[in-house]
Amino acid sequence: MSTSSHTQAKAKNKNERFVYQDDELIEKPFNWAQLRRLFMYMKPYTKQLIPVIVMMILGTFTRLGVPALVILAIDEAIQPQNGSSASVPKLLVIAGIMLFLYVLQWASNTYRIKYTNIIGQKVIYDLRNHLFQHIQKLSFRFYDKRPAGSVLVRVTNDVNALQDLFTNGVVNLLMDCVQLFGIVIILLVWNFKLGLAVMITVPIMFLVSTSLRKRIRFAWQDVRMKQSRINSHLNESIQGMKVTQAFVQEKDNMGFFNQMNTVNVKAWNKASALNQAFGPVIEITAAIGTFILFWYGAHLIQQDVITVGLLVGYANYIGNFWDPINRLGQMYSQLLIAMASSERIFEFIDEEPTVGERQEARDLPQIKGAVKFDSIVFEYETGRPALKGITIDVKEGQSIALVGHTGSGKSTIINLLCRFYDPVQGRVLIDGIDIREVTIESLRSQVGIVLQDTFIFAGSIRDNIRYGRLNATDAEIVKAAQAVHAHDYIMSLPDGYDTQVEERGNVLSMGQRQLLSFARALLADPRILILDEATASIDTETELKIQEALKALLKGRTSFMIAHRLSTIRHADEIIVLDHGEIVEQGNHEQLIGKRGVYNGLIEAQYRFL
Ligand SMILES: Nc1ncnc2c1ncn2[C@@H]1O[C@H](COP(=O)(O)OP(=O)(O)OP(=O)(O)O)[C@@H](O)[C@H]1O
Repeated sequence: MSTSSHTQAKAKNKNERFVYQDDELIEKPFNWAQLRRLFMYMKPYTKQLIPVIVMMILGTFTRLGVPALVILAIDEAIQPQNGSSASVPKLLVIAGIMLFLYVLQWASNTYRIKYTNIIGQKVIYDLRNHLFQHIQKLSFRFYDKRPAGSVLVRVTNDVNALQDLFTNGVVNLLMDCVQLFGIVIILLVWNFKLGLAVMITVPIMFLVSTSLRKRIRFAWQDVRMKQSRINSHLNESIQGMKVTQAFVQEKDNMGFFNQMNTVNVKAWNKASALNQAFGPVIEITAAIGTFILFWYGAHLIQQDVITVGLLVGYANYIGNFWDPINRLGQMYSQLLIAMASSERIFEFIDEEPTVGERQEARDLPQIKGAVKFDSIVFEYETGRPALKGITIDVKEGQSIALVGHTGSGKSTIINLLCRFYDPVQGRVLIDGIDIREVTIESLRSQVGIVLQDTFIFAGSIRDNIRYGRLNATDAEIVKAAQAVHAHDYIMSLPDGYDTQVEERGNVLSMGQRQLLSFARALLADPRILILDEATASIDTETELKIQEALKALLKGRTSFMIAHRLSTIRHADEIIVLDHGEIVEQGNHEQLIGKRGVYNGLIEAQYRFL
C-alpha cells in the first residue's frame, strides 16, 4: 500500500461508489524546524521540566550503578581478589548501598513519570485549545473546501497522535540515550576488547530491527487507513440511513461494508503477525550477545585479564542494553507519525481567515437599519461569478424579499451582509458605513439570522432559545416563544422548556425547529433580520399561524427574506428577483405581477405546481 499523502482510495466496484479520501496520512520525513515549532509548546513549562530532567538523570545513574555494585560484591566481598576469605559485612554494606540505589531509582522514576504526564497533558491541552480557537476564526471559504469530518480528525486524532510524544516520548528518548551512552562508555573503558565483542551484535540488531519496524509501521498504517475508510463509510451510512432504507439499499450497502471489513481484518492480521516477529529478533540477538560475552569472557578470565565479577557485571549491563535500543526504534516511528500529525495541525494553524479584520477596525455603532449593496461582484471560485454587479438600496425598517431560481444568488447576498465572505468588487454599507471597516463581532451581533438549516445544539430547549441572547431571563425566553407560537408545542413536550434536544434536533419536527429558531432570533432583537428559507418546511396551517408572528418579528426591523413559498413574501416592501447573479426585476408584489415578467412566471409556476 502506498503511503503517499491523500491518495484516492479507489473502490473497485462497478459504479465507483464509496470512494473516500484517505485523510489518514501518516508519516513524514523528519523535519527539525517543525519539531522545534512543536516543542515551543513546551516552553511555558520549562521550569517544571527542570526537576523532571534532574530526576531522569538521577534515575539513569542509579540504574547504571547497580551492576557496578554487583562487580564489587563478587570481587571484593564474595571472592576477594587479594585471596582473603569472603566478607559478609562488606557484602551487607554493598547490598545496603544497592537497596538505597533501588529506592532512589524508584522515587525518581515515580516523580518523573508523574510530572512528564502532567506536563504532557498541559501541552496537549494548550495545543488543542490553540487549534480550536484558531479554526473558530476561519472563514466560510475554509469550511467550503473541507468536509467537517476532516476538520474533526485534526482536532481529535492528530492532536492525540502527539500525546505519547509529549507525555513520555521526549523524556524517555533522552533517558534512553543517556543510558545507552553510559553503558557503552563503561563497557569500553573497563575492558575495551570485551566491550567491543559484546556489542558486535548491536549494529546487526539495529539494522534488522529498523527494517522490521518499518514494515510493522507500514502495516499498522495500512490498518489505520482501512479503519478510517470504515469510519467514513459508517458516518455516511448512518447519516444517510433514511435514504438507504427508503431506497431499500441495505443489502447493497452491507456488501460494501463487508468488503471493507474483510480487508480491514486481513490488514490487522498481517500487522499483528509482523509485530510478533519482533520479540524473537530481539531475543535471538540478545542471546548471541550473551553467548559471545561468556565465551570470550571465560577466555579472558582464564588468561587472568578480567575477574568473574566483571564478567557478571558485563552480563548485567548488556541486559540493560536491549530495552533502550528497542524503545529508540519505537520512538523513531512515533516521531515520524508525529511529524505527519503536526504538519496537518500547523497547516490549519497557519491558515489565515479570508475575511479579516482591519487593525483600525472600530465597533459598528448601534444599527439603525439602512443597508446598501453597492455594485457587488462576488465569486466563490475564480472565474465563476455568483453575483454580477448587484446594487440594492434598503431603507431603515424595510422588508426585502429575495426570490429567484435555485442557485440565482439569494443566499450569497445574505452571506455578504453578514461578512461570511467579502465581495470581490463593490461595498456593503450599513447606515453608510462599509462593513469591512468595523469589527466582525459588532456587526454580526447586530444582525440576526434564521438559517435554512436550523441548527439545534445539544441541551435544553430553553438553552437553545437563549443562544440568541445569553443573558436573557427565563421570562423573556417564554415571551419570545409565545410571540412565535412555539410556546404551546414546547409545553406539550415531556419536560417543557427543560426538554433535552440532541445535536441537529432530531426529536423536533422541521417546523418546530424553525419556530425555535424564530424565538431565538426574536430574543436577540436585532435591527437587521435575515430569514433564509425560513418558512420552507412549515405546513400551511402552521404557516398561517406564524404569519402573524412573523409580522411581529419583522416589525420595525430591516429584514431580508428568502422564501421559495412566494405566498410568504407577498407583503414585502420590495421584492428583488434574481437570475444567475443579476437583478432582473424589482418592486412590490402588485407592481411585479403587473409587469408579467419573471416574478409573475414564478408565481404562476408555483400555483400550477400546487
Ligand atoms: N460555498 C460555495 N462554493 C462554491 N460555489 C457556491 C457556494 N455556495 C454557492 N455557490 C454557487 O453560487 C451560486 C449562487 O448560490 P446561492 O446559494 O447564493 O443560490 P441561492 O439562490 O441561494 O440558491 P437556493 O435557492 O438553492 O438556496 C450557485 O451557482 C452556487 O452553485
